Amino acid sequence: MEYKAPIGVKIDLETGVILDAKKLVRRLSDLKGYFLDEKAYEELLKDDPVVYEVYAIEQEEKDGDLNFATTVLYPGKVGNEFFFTKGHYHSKADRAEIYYAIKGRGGMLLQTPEGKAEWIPMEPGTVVYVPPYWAHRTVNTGDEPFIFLAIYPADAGHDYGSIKGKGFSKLVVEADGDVKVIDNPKWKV
Ligand SMILES: O=P(O)(O)OC[C@H]1O[C@](O)(CO)[C@@H](O)[C@@H]1O
Ligand SMILES: [Fe+2]
Repeated sequence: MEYKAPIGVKIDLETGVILDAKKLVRRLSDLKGYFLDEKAYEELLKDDPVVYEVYAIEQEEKDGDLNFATTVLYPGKVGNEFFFTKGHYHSKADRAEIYYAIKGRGGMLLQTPEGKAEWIPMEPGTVVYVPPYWAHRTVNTGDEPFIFLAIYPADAGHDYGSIKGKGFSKLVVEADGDVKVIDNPKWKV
């Protein structure tokens, strides 16, 4: 039997960076069609800001193994909608996931394929369990980077397609200085 070597790495709790991890950068231009206010999107696209960065330690896609990644989700809004991660179901839809909030303020929007949505606010120390079959997207509702750790089965995979096409049934917006979770007028089952 060949055993894999254990890994110990440090998360910089101020910046979210994991040295030697695989870094992924998602800019606003990578999120075309995701935000409701298309005019505000086109306006902000002139600067094409970084929306989030991921630092991932990933294994081969094998049953029983685990990946983990930090995400640094920057503060910002498109119109009144807060910056978010793309969001996805897992390709192996029955795979669960754990998130742990490290810095900043935000939350997670979760949704079943039928469109039943849940909003879980997150602050440093919050752990979120994403059950099998639920799509999940994180949202930065604060004014500093929202940093969190995600731990997920190595064979879970990402199914972005259904979210890209239909979005979530709820939007997380700023209204009267507050964070509000409202119905997405464009949502269709
Ligand atoms: O994959 P998305 O929806 O862009 O969100 C990024 C975050 O979610 C993960 O895909 C894990 O679910 C991580 O790679 C990262 O923490
Ligand atoms: Fe996931």
